[in-house]
Amino acid sequence: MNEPSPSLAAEGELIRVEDVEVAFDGFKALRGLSFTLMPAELRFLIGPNGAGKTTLLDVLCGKVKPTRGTVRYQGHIDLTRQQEHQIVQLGIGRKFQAPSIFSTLTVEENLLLSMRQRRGLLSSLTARTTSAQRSKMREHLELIGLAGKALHKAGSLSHGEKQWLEIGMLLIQEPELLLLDEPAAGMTDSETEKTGELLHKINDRQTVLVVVHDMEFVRRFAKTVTVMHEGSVLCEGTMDEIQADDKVAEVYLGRRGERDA
Ligand SMILES: Nc1ncnc2c1ncn2[C@@H]1O[C@H](COP(=O)(O)OP(=O)(O)OP(=O)(O)O)[C@@H](O)[C@H]1O
Repeated sequence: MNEPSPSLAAEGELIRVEDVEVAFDGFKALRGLSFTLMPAELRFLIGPNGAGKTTLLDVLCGKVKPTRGTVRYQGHIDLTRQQEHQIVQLGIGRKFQAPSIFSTLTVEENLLLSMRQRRGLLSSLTARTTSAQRSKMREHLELIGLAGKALHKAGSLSHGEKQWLEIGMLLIQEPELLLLDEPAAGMTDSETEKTGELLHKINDRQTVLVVVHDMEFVRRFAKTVTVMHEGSVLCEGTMDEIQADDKVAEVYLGRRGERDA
C-alpha cells in the first residue's frame, strides 16, 4: 500500500517523513523523526555533531533503510521500498562528499556523461551531441559558473569548482529534489559566497535540502531552517526564529564557537 492516511498527508508535500527510526547496532541515529518538505523549498538542516543530519539524507536517497516509520515522496511513493537507483530515477539527486567527477575528462565531457548516464561509458562519450544537448550543457555551464572552463580538464579545477561541477552533473539530470551535505566545506570565502548564490539559483527550479555546519553561511543564505538534535527535529523556522529559541540556544547555538572556528 502506497497511500498515506489522508489525515496525515498535507496536499502537495514533496517529502513526508513520519516517526522514522534508524538503528545502527542498537544505537538510534534517528529517533521518531518527523519532517516534511514542500516543493520549491530551500531548507537548511543544522544541528550539533551526531544529530542525525547525514543519516536523514541517507534515508531520503535510500542508502539507509529505517527500522521504523514511513517516508513518502510526492504523497504516494514509499521511499523505504525503493532501491537507491530507483530513487534517483524518481528525481532525488544526492551529492556525496566523495568526488564523482572524471579528472582526466573536460568539464564539458563530465556534464555530457552525466546527461547520458543511462548509456555505457564508452558509448556516452562517442555518441554525437545533439544541439538540444549542447544548449542544455551551456545552460548548466553558465549556472555553475564554469562556462569559461568548459574545455579544461576537471582535475585542473579548484576544490570549489570541482564541487560546482558535481552539482552541475546532478542538475543536468533535472532532479526534483537535490540533497547536499556541506556543499561549501573546504571552500575559500569567495567560493563559499558563490555556492550560497548557486543554491538560490538552483532553488528557482528545484527543491533543495542542504546540511550546513557553518552558521555564518546559514545566516547569510537560509530561508527556512530545521534544527536536529539527538535523532529528531528540535525546531523549525526562519533563522531569526531559530536564534530566538531557547532549546536551540541550549543544544546548539550555545556550542556555536566550536563550529564557527
Ligand atoms: N553506519 C553507521 N554505523 C554506526 N553508527 C553510525 C553510522 N552512521 C552514523 N552513525 C552514528 O549515528 C549518529 C548520527 O550520525 P550522522 O552522521 O547522521 O550525524 P550528523 O548530524 O550528520 O553529524 P555531523 O554533523 O557530525 O556530520 C552519530 O552518532 C553517528 O556516529
